[in-house]
Amino acid sequence: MTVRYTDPEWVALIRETEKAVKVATTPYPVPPLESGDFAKLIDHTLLKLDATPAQIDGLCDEARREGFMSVCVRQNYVERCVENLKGSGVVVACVIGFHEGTYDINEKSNEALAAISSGATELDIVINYPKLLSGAYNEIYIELATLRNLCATATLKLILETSQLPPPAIVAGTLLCTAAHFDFVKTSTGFNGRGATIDDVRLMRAVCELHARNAGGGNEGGGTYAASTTERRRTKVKASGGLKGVWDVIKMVEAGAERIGTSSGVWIMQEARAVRSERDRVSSRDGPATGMGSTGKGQGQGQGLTRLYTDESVTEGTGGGCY
Ligand SMILES: O=C[C@H](O)COP(=O)(O)O
Repeated sequence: MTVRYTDPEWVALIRETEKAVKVATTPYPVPPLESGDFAKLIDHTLLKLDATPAQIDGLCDEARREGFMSVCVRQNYVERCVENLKGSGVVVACVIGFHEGTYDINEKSNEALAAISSGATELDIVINYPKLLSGAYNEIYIELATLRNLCATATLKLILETSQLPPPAIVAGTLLCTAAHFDFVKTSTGFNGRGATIDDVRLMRAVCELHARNAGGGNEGGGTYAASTTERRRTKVKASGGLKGVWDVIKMVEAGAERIGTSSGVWIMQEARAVRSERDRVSSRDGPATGMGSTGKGQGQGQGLTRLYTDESVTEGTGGGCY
């Protein structure tokens, strides 16, 4: 693996990016609630170490029923999920280097290859954030580019663990992620500190967009991985950790997230259906509504919505509160 930039060159690039990056002030559109596109935002996640086979089977049933994008599990359950989800259109994501991120490149590579050979098509890889904080940018880039080349057809997401990083390190991690042609940069493991925040998501999205513009659509390198298609050009943002309700999802998507990692997917869809039917009820009584779901713009978000269920009314399942 060739050195793309030296650490001082990375530092200069990161500084340039920090100066040039402009966080969006208008919200990104949110798919209508209850639409297939809304459900497809969600990686339905169960990562607790003592998850049982029965819980994992329940997770798969829920994902199939709701039409989520994926189930996100640890390596030991990948094969079971792949088998469970055959023909469902729900893919299997596996976490790598979870959750500390400090495993070396060989361990991460072996884990990644094992997950892929078990049938995972998406890998959520934890960055070595202590190394990121120490400024070992070239070393991190080499790790990411190696993983990218090794897993050329997989959807790769890089977990930054943003709760542990000041904004300049979030810029640096996002830049390294986009430079290595990862598909997503992701906020959090859900196991360390706070989860996703609006400010972090906005910043990550802005860096991804800036990098895509500067890259001009070409393959910037990154070893032998041929990331030349338009879809590969812009790294997307996955928000995760602490997203427990439909309004959390809406806020994150408006801030720029295009995927949501959550262990509360079932509850979120229940809330989405309840919000939608309340809107339909009001709209048939008072005329067309202008909020989320009719315009897809997320207007009305955060306007004093009262939760539509108490916590006690959560449907029994593997989703709520498990990780
Ligand atoms: O990537 C997903 C996170 O582990 C989920 O976190 P959560 O349990 O707070 O939703």
